[in-house]
Amino acid sequence: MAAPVCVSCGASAPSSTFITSVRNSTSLSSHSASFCRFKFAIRNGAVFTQTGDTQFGIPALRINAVNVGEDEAKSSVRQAVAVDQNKVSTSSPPPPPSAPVKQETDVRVVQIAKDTITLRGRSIDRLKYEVEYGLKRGSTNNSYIIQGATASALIDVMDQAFADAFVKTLTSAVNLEAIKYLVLGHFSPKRVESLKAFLKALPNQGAPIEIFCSNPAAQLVTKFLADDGLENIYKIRNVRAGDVVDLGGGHELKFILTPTPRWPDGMCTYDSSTQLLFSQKLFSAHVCQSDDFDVGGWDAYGEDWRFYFECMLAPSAKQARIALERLNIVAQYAKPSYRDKKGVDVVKEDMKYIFSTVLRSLNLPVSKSLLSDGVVEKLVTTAICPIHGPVVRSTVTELIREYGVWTFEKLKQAEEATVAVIYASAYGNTTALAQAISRGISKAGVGVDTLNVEICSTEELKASLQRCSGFVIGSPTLGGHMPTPIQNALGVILVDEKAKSLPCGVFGSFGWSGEAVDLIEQRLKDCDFKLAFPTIRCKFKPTEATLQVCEESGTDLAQAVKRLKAKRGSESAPKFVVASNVEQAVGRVVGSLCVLTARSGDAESAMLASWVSQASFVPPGITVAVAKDRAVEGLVLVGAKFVLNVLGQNKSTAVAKELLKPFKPGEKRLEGLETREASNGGLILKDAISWMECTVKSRLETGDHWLLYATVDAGDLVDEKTLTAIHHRKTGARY
Ligand SMILES: Cc1cc2nc3c(=O)[nH]c(=O)nc-3n(C[C@H](O)[C@H](O)[C@H](O)COP(=O)(O)O)c2cc1C
Repeated sequence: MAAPVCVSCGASAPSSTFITSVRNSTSLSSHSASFCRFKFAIRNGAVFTQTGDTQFGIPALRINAVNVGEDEAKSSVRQAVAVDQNKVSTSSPPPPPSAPVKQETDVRVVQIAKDTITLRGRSIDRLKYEVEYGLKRGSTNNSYIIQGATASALIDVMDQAFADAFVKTLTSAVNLEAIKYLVLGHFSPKRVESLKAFLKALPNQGAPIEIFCSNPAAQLVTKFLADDGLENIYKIRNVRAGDVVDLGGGHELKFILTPTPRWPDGMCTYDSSTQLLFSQKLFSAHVCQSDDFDVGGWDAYGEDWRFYFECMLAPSAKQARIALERLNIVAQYAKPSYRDKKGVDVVKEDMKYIFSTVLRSLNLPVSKSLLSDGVVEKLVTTAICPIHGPVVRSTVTELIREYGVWTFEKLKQAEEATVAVIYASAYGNTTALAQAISRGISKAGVGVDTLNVEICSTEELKASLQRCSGFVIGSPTLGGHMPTPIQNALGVILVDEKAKSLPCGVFGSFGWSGEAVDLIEQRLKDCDFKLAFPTIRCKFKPTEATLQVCEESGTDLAQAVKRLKAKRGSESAPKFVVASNVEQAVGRVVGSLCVLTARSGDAESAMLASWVSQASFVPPGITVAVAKDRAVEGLVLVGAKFVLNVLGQNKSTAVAKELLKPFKPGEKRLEGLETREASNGGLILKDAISWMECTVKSRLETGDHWLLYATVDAGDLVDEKTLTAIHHRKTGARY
């Protein structure tokens, strides 16, 4: 069967990205991807428009139904779209976007504990191109079903990429009649399709299904289900802290609200019977391996958890920390920490803890007097069940501990200096840009304060501006304008005298005219604000190259912030600092001068490297140290390919000079050098005396650098007469 084609933008796509089933309609061919604003029902040849968007107060577009044949119907829709777009903006409408790439996906069912199964939507390929998918290890989207004695609960519905298979698999795996509760720990427009399909698949039982979710999720559900005639099928229950629901058979679900600026609706669920924590985005990872559990432990998944945390939670470290404190989880077999206790008291605490754990696992009541300090309030967890990635069973203790360390480190960074990332986004494109900028800031060792202006108050914004040492502001263009919350935020920024002295930046996604970004930039310039990087304008969804520009811009801004701080600090410090004995000694460690080149999609970067060493005979392997704030860092994650070019003594100075020039974010670094493409996609320099095609196998965090271990998959010695250029240094405090 031919792929359906969107009547609005003309793009074809796999059926999973189209809404395919709507009450009473014979066919629906509207595009649900974020770049297409119009959704249409074609019902028996008549056309009904569904959307235009009411978010930010923009009125919905309505076209009257026309009783004509399907072809004619489609053509009248296209005309209406063109007319409307010209009304919204005077400039020409956008060309049709290219069709999304087809992904291999499936949904499988796995028993994870007594009465509890997970449905795992799996995508072996990278599902999306947002920064958090950078490790390219695929992705999973997990839903869970708990089957109690009197009722079953479904925890979360899947992303639209899995919508069809999700409901089909659910229907064959469980008795839908028993599902009395739906828990939505997170909800977004990308889950509307699955939610509707699930509600429609429910058998008519007289009583509506109860949806437990936070207030922000409840508002979204209400908005997106408004016109679907489903109101008798569900009933929303706004969860308050400490609410519980009893499924019978000991399965009592406790809800813990864990909002962050990125996911204001975040909510975790705990089942006291199985001691499973359904942790939503916390403890998630974008990875899809054949195992459903964390087989292989930290070695197999540590990098994935860390990377997801860095991309998604580090920019909201304050809220992530609060979430952890609210959850107050401890692994079932983890020892409590005794802080001030010593000797026999420690043994006593151990005994109490073991006894309490045994009682809990037998589901027997536990007396408070038997428990060590604070343990009674803790959620004892046998496994963590996140929305993305493996069910965590063997690494619970380590993962909880590392989350504690990571959030602590980020908060410490933020005490030194913070950049406020202020944005709004209707369809997630500006959010993706904000996320990439945040990663760039964070990897340069500066804290991020994320402010989604749709949910933060003016007071919070003002307080953040007082605290921060720099800021960025991002907006989509909707109806030729910036949305009202951004207008208000800009108003606050423009009258803030302190903000004027801070390095700042502007970014945003647009469709065809992009007035919002231009306006913000102009207003800031008019008021003498100091833009630290060229304004980022992104048409619809960002590509890898755009995300790279964002990340590098974030790093540039963070470095500007650090320079300013250092300048202020050094005004009182002595002018000449002599290298210490240690620094001079370390400086005598030398390495070959090389150029590392890496590419991913349309993103490309390179760096001069001299902290290079052979690390293995079989397979041939090398190590390279890459500074954490280096531009190329995001392109040499585990699994990435790169080329290491060794420079000879004859040409090293000229090549090094070329690479040590200042570069704008995303600027091609090898433009001035002659190169050819390697078979792994990297670039081989004509002036290299030897080159190696490498694959990153692991990364070790070493102070302010990442130490890459990479195997050498191919290579050649081009010039055997010229000796390798060696980098001699005066001090081990810099290159
Ligand atoms: C109702 C509506 C109105 C829009 N108006 C404009 C516009 O006037 N000019 C423009 O360049 N893009 C316009 N767009 C396109 C959005 O700016 C584009 O989809 C952008 O990627 C949205 O960013 P976001 O995902 O961060 O919300 C409009 C989109 C919608 C849905």
